[in-house]
Amino acid sequence: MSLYFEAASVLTNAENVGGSLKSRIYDKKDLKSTPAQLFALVTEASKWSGVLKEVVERSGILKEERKLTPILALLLTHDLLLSKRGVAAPATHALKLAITRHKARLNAEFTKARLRQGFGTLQAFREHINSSSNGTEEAIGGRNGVQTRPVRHPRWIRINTLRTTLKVQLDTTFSEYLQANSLADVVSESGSAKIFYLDPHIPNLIALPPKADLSKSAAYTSGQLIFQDKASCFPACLIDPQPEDGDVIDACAAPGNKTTHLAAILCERRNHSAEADQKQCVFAYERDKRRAGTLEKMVKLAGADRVVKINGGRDFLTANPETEMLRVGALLLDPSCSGSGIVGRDDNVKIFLPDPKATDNTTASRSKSKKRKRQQTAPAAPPPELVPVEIEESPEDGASKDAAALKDRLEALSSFQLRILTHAMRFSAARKITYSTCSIHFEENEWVVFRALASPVAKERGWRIWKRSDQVEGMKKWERRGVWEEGKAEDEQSLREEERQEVLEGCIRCEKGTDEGTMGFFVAGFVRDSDVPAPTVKAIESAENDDVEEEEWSGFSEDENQEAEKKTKVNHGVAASVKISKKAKKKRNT
Ligand SMILES: C[S@@+](CC[C@H](N)C(=O)[O-])C[C@H]1O[C@@H](n2cnc3c(N)ncnc32)[C@H](O)[C@@H]1O
Repeated sequence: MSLYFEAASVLTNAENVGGSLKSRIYDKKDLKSTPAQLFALVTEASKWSGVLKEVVERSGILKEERKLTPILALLLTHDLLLSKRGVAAPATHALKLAITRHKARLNAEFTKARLRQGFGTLQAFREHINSSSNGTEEAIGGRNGVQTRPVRHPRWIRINTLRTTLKVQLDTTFSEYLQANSLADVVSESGSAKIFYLDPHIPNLIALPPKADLSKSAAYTSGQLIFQDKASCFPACLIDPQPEDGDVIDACAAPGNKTTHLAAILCERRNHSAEADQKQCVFAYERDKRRAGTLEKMVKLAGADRVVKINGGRDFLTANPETEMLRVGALLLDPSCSGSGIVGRDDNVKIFLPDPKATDNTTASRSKSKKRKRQQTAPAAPPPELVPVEIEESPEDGASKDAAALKDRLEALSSFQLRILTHAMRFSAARKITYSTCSIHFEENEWVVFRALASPVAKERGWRIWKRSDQVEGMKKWERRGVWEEGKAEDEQSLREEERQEVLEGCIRCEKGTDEGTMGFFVAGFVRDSDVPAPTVKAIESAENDDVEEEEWSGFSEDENQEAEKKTKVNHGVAASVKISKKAKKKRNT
């Protein structure tokens, strides 16, 4: 049974390991399953996940089988219905029983899904899924009769202006390509079609058909082309470093897509300004040494090493904003997050998980056939949110444990993200900050933004949201903006509606599975006026002592407190850890 737990662990990337799916599997030393078997299950189940998500939800099994988490249900259903060898476990194993006793129901839902999509035979359905897979298609799973609608994901390519220009690429690599009028024209084409779409929001970004493969082209191998999702280009585009911004920090840099994008824009702006400071550079922090190695390679390949200085193995939170980096005017923050915008966390594998809540409507209906009829004719509900799950090694109460674990994880992540953001706000010369995640969760996105704006450092230093009307043209034009989720914010009453709207309008969101062809993503910018004097860290510390928001830090686990305490010791009294160090001091004094 370890096969399914191991597959679940790999798909959710619970250990937050970098690299491709294949390398994550083949490099794993402690696997009980064979890597080939594991890789096959993970890729096949991902391919079918748009369909299986719906099958599992409509069957209602997650509500009945408390041992099944959404991801386990998906993997087991895959093997039960689609694998020649069936579920790879002894007949009496609890999880095997939990899935096989619903075989008839799952089979019936699967057949209905196939017919709804217009495939008369399983063979035809298989061919369709195989031809539209390779992670290039996103199926919008539905419930209550909403048909699964595949949305194809383009292959986004950023032209790296550190090594080439858009014109040169259009005249060489893409000289035989036709320019499409819309993204839809590109995504409907086959991988071999020579067609591209020039993106209207991000300069030097083009979209190719989903299966286009330029990985062996000279332009790619020499760093002239960079494969980068459109959404991931938003932060560098929004921060738009100018010569007068001075140095720029990329606080959480590896593998380095945003770092090289920042460097490219910085050099372009610099080349257009006669008085530009030729020493202006990007400081890239990456606390993980192994990932810092990848960052270094990416930066070199992109030709960005002349402007990027890598602080490999260094934690951004240990950078002293008062004594270091005094010329830093802009900071790009892209901290670790839940990755829920890219479920499966792999460029080539995307998985759609059943929503445990979506079973409510269907389980009740199964006991009585009359009720079932009513259920099927009920109006369609909106497509459910994709729910990333934590994997339990021995799940007892799958769905509710998942929800509780997710809540805890989001709380811890958002506290960490807030820390990174408020630390960035302390840099004396900083005037611009972008904060981004590839998460779809309000807790990691808008809520971090609202809490940061309410923090003492933001108030003292005059940080405010980067309004939509003041953003660069491409970002201003982007229609999908921040959202408010009722009931999730702790202190919602204190926010005035207009203020809230202005902040939300400043926030930018991307959703996966839409015709816009992006992954799920969030970015917000912060600015402050240059005439607001930067108070010293000491002044801020004393303001915070007057206005201690214990709850701001209450999300930390004991481990994080210890980690923060350790940091304060090497941190020369950096204000980022003020509240933690107060607690730590209290601890030391007792
Ligand atoms: C979401 S990834 C960044 C992706 C990157 N910006 C890009 O576009 O390629 C977050 C990275 O931040 C690093 N990180 C997390 N916390 C950090 C910290 N306090 N200081 C420096 N790096 C950190 C993680 O190791 C991880 O590599």
